Amino acid sequence: MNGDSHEAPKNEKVIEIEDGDDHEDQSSPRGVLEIPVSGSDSDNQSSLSRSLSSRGSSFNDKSPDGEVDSATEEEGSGGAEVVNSSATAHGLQWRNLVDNLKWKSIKRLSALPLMAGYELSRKSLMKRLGKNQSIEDTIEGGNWAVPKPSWRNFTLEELATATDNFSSGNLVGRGGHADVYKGLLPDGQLVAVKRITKKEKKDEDRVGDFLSELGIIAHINHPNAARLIGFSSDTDLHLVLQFAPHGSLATLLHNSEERLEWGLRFKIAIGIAEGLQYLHYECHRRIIHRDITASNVLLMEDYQPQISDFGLAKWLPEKWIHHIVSPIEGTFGYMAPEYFMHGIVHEKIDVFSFGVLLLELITGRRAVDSSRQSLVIWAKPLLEQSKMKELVDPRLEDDYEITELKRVMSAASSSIHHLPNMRPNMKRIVEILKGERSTAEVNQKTGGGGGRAVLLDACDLDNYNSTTYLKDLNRHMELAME
Ligand SMILES: Nc1ncnc2c1ncn2[C@@H]1O[C@H](COP(=O)(O)OP(=O)(O)OP(=O)(O)O)[C@@H](O)[C@H]1O
Repeated sequence: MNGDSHEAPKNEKVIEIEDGDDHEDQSSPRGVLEIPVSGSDSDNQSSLSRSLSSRGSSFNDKSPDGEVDSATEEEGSGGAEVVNSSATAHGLQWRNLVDNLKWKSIKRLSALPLMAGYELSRKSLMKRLGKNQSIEDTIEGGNWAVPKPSWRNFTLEELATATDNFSSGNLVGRGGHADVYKGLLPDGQLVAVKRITKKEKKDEDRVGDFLSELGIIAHINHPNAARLIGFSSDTDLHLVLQFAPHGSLATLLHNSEERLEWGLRFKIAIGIAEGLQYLHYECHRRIIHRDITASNVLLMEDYQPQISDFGLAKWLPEKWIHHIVSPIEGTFGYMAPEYFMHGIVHEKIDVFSFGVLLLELITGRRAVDSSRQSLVIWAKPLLEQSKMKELVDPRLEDDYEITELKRVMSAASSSIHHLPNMRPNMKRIVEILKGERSTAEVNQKTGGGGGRAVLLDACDLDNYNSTTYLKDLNRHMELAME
């Protein structure tokens, strides 16, 4: 998150949820779940009570935030019977870390389902291991196995040596919650050392947030998502990540003299789409990033993009259609309407933010410019009228591939639809971007976007049109900017 992040009060509302299709295009059984939202911080409150009562059994927690709906408890091969054995073999690192962080101060337990979600039957684990990995890269325990963690616990001294005592010359980035330093490990590996600051937060909240980010990032394994090398909880909290030599997309696109060529923009669009598809569909438990922005896209060697900053990310158990959070945190200009108005967290809020990111790649404009103009509000009518020349970044002149540009415009246009159910899911977006399916085909097949359907309620849906949405967006912008 950046300086333009925004917090809004929670909407007190009963949300009805309809279960649409999940992994495939066919409809799934429908169900209605009512989630009364109280004025309290549901996100933190319930996890607080869980954390205080479940120290010994935390590895069994199924929900990232300790919010377990009993209806969501049945999980396939990663079931409860394997959890204890897994915790013994694989949980030691976590235990040490958690002990280090002083248990009683931990409010949110988002990191802990990692182990519960990670152990797999040997067969499914082998399927998941990469080409260059074998069973030697796993820890086994009879009918279960877990991949050996590739990350390690650093001492503060090691990190100080790597970063030349956290010298200002090695400071490569500063976010709202962290300072990031470039570091060099003794084996010659370049790393980014992210020192969590969050000065405004209490220690226990900072630790909880750190565990949450660590738990998620340690779980993911994809070329288009940040890779964890290690962590340190000595005195300060640090994440050690793969270093991104080209910095963030925001810097390259908005703060650089250099023109970002169309070919690279297209490559970045596909990479991030594949990274999100992985988070939403290929992780053992789906992850909603909640803060997809140009600042949170890092560029590795060959400009391979990586989704970074999992500080706001949420795990959603398979059977939860969505989750409601408060406070609503995110980056202004990228937030989907159902998120900024109701605090609803589900895959389609990442799809919306990704649509804004695509608009940035097309136009070279920021999500919110210096005159507080929202890119979505500016671009929507131009997209609807296919005004390509007016949309495209003037710095590109005519140097772009027209077929690719059309695909990116089409994906952007459907991703920023004001109704979540009309946005394609990330699998479909990857197909649209690669030219394997047109938006029309996606709409025809799924009657909209595909994926789980979320209805605010029938009345909202009937009355909610693009104009109302743009008005809401404007009002939201004004409030946030004030
Ligand atoms: N792995 C990395 N390699 C190189 N630079 C990085 C890396 N990670 C972060 N940075 C730089 O540091 C900046 C801040 O990092 P990051 O966004 O993770 O911090 P944050 O405080 O969590 O951000 P936010 O304000 O979004 O919460 C990034 O925008 C980027 O410029």
